[in-house]
Amino acid sequence: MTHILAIDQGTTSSRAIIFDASMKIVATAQEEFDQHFPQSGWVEHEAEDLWETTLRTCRDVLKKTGLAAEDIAGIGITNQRETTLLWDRETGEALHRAIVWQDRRTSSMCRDLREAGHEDTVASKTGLLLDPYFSGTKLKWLLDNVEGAREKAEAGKLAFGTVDAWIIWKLTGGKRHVTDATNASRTMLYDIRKGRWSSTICALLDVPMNVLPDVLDCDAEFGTTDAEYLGGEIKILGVAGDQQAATLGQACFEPGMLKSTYGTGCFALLNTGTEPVVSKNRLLTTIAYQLGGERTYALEGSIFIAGAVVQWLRDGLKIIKEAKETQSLAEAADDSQNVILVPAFTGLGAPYWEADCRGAVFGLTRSTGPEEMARAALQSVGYQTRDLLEAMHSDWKEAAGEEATLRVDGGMSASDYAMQFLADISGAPVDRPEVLETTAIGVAWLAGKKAGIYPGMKEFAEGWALERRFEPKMEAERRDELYACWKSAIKATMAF
Ligand SMILES: Nc1ncnc2c1ncn2[C@@H]1O[C@H](COP(=O)(O)OP(=O)(O)O)[C@@H](O)[C@H]1O
Ligand SMILES: O=P(O)(O)OC[C@H](O)CO
Repeated sequence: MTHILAIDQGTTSSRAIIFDASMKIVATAQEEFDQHFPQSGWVEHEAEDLWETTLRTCRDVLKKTGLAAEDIAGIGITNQRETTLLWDRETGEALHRAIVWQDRRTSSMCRDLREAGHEDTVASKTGLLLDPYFSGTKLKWLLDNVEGAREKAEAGKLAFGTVDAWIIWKLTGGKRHVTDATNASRTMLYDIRKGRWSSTICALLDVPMNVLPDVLDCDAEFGTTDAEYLGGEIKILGVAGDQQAATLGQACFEPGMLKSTYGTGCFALLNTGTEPVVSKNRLLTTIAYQLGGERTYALEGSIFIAGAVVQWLRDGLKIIKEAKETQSLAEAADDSQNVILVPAFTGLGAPYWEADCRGAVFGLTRSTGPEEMARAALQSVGYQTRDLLEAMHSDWKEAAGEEATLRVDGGMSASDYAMQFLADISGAPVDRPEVLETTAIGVAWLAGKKAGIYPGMKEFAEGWALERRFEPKMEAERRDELYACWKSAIKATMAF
């Protein structure tokens, strides 16, 4: 039992990664699956696709390495968060496709709840805002709209879960209906201070509490895989939502430590210690991790479009063939033009939370071309992050003090141009680690520690290694000038 299998069930693909006894990656398998958009603003995944791609990638990676179930000391699971599933406890079948975190179908439900004055209760108990992003209103939608669902739920026949719970249910052959505290904290049904499901919020949303899974620590016994799946039984010993897993993988264990992950979207989490900090700037309060029954909290800023803006250059505007071409284009952009792109393609997330606004480009001239658009796209991610950092630093200064260095990861953190601009526009160093697979390593560490083959927190944190530090080079005056332009671009976009 020398290896750990990490499952990363993400928004666009499922991955399985095997780590050896020294926490090095041995092999990876990955499979994409279909995205379904049945109506404008709706996003769904087939529940069986999530399960089958997960299972196949686990089998593939074991095959690639020649390892058997008995070589695996434990499984760690990390997942796209908030995505909502409801299934029949008897048949194990989902009643509907999974409703994905990006899905906005419950916007009017959220607006009605806000107008009825419920936002403060939701925020004080769950740390979240009344937004369709979270699972609570998605679950209510399923119970209200799938024929027979409510009756079955009242009769105790249904199980709700985020993707982690669904995968665990499947892997254990329907024996365990469990989740971890980080995933629970994204449902908008969980009292993050008391550490239990909130009967008040469940009553508000008409959710029968018998559909909810048991909530465990991130490093706990989540069950054992049914032997038929992976050629033997393997214990599931670590679970965390993907952004929390990246916080662990980046070893942000001290209050004040901050990581920002640049994938499709961008999610920044600031460790605020064992007491929750309430944001005055529309950031979320969430559980960073729960170990040995002790909760550590984070402030989170969520941006919906980060790397996706580069995909838009490739697939929408067709001005690049590969993401990395943005580097040379941005470097060749004309300095005398200040083109600003606000990528509010699916609305604006933190700290604005404007679900209905859409993107805009400012400062176009006749000589604006692919170079300036590529630069504007990369810079938009820096500007949006500065918005989050401003909000975080103001909340954190009030709560505890010192500003933190930013640790970055995710596919887009490979962009030197984007990371340098981020340091320039935020006026603070940006640290990129050697290992960018922080999400998988976060849960691999949880499982390996629980299995007794990986070190404790201190030693793990000491192993974090810097690949490159981006120091701010921009003059303060220029930084302020550019950021002021961004703020007016945001204002104009929201007014449109
Ligand atoms: N060199 C690069 N420059 C700019 N963006 C990049 C680069 N490499 C990858 N990306 C962007 O990073 C994203 C992929 O990151 P990843 O962490 O795999 O995302 P996710 O887990 O959300 O699918 C894509 O949106 C892609 O456009
Ligand atoms: O699957 P990702 O990497 O796009 O992450 C999605 C987030 O967990 C949504 O909150």
